[in-house]
Amino acid sequence: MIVTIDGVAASGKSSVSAGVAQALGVPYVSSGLLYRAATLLGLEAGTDLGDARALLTCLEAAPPRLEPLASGNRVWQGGRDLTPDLHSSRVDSGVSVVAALPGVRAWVDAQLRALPQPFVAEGRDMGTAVFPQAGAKFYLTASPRVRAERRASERPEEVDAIEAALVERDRLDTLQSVPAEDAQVIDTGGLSLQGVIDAVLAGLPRA
Ligand SMILES: Nc1ncnc2c1ncn2[C@@H]1O[C@H](COP(=O)(O)OP(=O)(O)OP(=O)(O)O)[C@@H](O)[C@H]1O
Ligand SMILES: Nc1ccn([C@H]2C[C@H](O)[C@@H](COP(=O)(O)O)O2)c(=O)n1
Repeated sequence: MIVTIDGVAASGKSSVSAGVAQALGVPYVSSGLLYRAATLLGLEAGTDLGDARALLTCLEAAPPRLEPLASGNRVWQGGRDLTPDLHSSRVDSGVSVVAALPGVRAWVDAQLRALPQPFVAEGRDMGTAVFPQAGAKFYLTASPRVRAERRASERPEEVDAIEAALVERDRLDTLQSVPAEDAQVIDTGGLSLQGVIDAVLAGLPRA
């Protein structure tokens, strides 16, 4: 079975997916990392991030590969581990432009659909565009302030600046961040990480 966990930026998608996947004994798939890898490779090549053809040429010349381990996802390009470079502020700033390109979205979707099932898939459109047949779908939300405070505990930037960047990324990602009609929406604001994981596990269909 595929379980999808979508939601807004920094709503807890990857942490919650990791916990749910661990409880189910399956890997989780972090789709945003492939958009981040496309952005990083475009930046390193000096490509205009709005130029889909140039980005796809980069991606096809040396394709990044997602490794969906239960313990955490990694992205490889040949023998190079791109993962440590995927959450920098410059990748954060450029990734929404790259993720808005239909050609790049089709490339990412093809990588995801080729992965062996079962798994927990997290992102923005896992339950709508990529895996509409998923057995259970969830959508995580929280206010920008709550999300910024959580992020501030792991980054050196000020909470106000993080909040402003999150609000901007929410705006840019609006089109692909619509909850599936059959998704269970969870406001994580008043819940601990374990509380959200438990809510997802409680919302799964009985075997
Ligand atoms: N319910 C929660 N309570 C407290 N902290 C949480 C909760 N959920 C997630 N966090 C923390 O919030 C931060 C962001 O979580 P995470 O990286 O999982 O979000 P994300 O939605 O995958 O982010 P992004 O959209 O940037 O990929 C992490 O530090 C995580 O530990
Ligand atoms: N399925 C997805 C996953 C991610 N994106 C975009 C939205 C974000 O700006 C960017 C990085 O995602 P994150 O790591 O913050 O979850 O990628 C998307 O459009 N569709």
